[in-house]
Amino acid sequence: MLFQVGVICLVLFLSWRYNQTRAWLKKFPQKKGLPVLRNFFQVQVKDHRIEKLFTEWSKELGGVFAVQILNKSFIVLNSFEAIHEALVEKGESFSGRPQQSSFRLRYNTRGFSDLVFTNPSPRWKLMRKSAHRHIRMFGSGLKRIEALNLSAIKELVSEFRRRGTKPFDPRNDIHSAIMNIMTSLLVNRKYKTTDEIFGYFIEMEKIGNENLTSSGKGVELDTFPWLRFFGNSTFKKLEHQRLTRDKLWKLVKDQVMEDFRQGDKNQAEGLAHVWFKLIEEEPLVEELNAKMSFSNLIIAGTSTTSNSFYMFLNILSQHPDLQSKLQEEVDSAVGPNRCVSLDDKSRMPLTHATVLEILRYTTVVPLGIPHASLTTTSISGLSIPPGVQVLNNLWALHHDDKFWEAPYEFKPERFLDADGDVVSASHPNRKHLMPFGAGPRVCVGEVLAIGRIFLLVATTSQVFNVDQGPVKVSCDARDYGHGLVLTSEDFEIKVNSRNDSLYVD
Ligand code: HEM
Repeated sequence: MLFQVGVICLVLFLSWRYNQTRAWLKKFPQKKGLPVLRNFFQVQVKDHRIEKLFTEWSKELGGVFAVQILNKSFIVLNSFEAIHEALVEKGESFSGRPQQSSFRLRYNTRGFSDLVFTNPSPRWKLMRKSAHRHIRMFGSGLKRIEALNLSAIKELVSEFRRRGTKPFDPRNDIHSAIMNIMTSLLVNRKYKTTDEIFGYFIEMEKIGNENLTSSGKGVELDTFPWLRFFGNSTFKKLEHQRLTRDKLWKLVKDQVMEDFRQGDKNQAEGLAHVWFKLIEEEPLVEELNAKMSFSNLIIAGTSTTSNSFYMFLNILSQHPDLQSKLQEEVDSAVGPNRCVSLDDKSRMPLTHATVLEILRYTTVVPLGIPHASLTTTSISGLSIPPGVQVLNNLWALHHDDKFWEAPYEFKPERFLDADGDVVSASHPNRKHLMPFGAGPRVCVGEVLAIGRIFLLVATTSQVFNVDQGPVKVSCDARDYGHGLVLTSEDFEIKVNSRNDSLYVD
């Protein structure tokens, strides 16, 4: 009898505690769900485009709402005001990453020892600062580095030329070119696609994408981590990723150590060189942190830009007017006798505006990377305790039809003023464009990505006419598919050379 009373008291106490700790949650607008399961079934969408569902919900619930799935809950921010408040005005309070709920993420990041999924800490600051400094030099300042970018683009041009006028799917060519820009950044080397080490880079990025996908695949392992002892297929993929990462890291380390032995002080460094020195100098940074962050950068730096440019080629092949205007601009600003340079950007406003529109229209990272509150804070006046997961719906921000006219039309002109110049950074359209997030966790590769996409768009316009091939797919952003980042279905293009003398060896 005493035992039964004890159990009842315990259940009552736990449900009281549960309600107490969740009292804050009740204040947030939310969709009514089922008891216990809450919104579980409502968020199961066929195309895994959960950001589109949240954008629809925001029309009814407003710019900020809560979602509950079983005993887990998170806040979704959809409006400019709310996203700006969280990322910029209260950036420090919201600069955490959620770490409780995902076994897969914990396992994959070796206990959050990486750069992207760790919480802010002195070590994170050191790693981020060194990466940022290295990437910024890589992205804008140094001519030598621009040459590396262009040398990868040269390879892409030569692959496109090799196809003659035959239709082909450009996905793998783009992917290899972008990966080689990343290998230049990371280890100061470009590789042949047949090199063993290059195969590991490609494999690392491919399985990283599969394992980190935000769709429902593999979610069972988060709920029941013990499944890993019973041949769970998601766990096997995580194991495969770990082995690939270890093999790649060993090869990279051998190369870096060899460079150090050669001892050429003038030798330009990759980020891996920078990090190996940091390990020596800073007790806070261990080799594991460098290894995990290295694989973060391979994934974050490759799939984002390569998918943006891939989707742009599909858009370009279906917008011949825009293509003619871009060609006119590059012909007059650069001409047929030299390669495009980053310095040309200020004289090519339409190309610059096209880059901004690619970032808005495609929004390749539609929900950003999840944040978490680190302190007791608030959003839109509603209180939030520490440890709450927050999703920034960048898709909703970039496709809000109350702000953007015809948001599903590709219109670079929205970033041009009456004189045809790119609108200033303080213009509302530029302020509402946040493809890289903002605040303390803003994307480390922003400058590099913008420069790289500019060079790719300008070079394509200078050298090729791009037409649709026989395999056609929609270029409507609502039809994209979801992995770790958004991408379109496979398609083919045909290219005709406008200039045979540039970008040749
Ligand atoms: C079109 C290209 C890209 C887009 C749209 C993009 C977008 C994003 C977004 C939305 C975030 C999350 C920001 C947040 O947490 O609020 C992010 C984080 C990050 N990105 Fe990018 N990114 C791109 C290219 C790159 C490149 C080229 C690199 C590296 C060379 C890179 C490295 C990173 C890293 C390391 C983080 C995590 C920063 C942190 O947690 O402190 N990204 N990116």
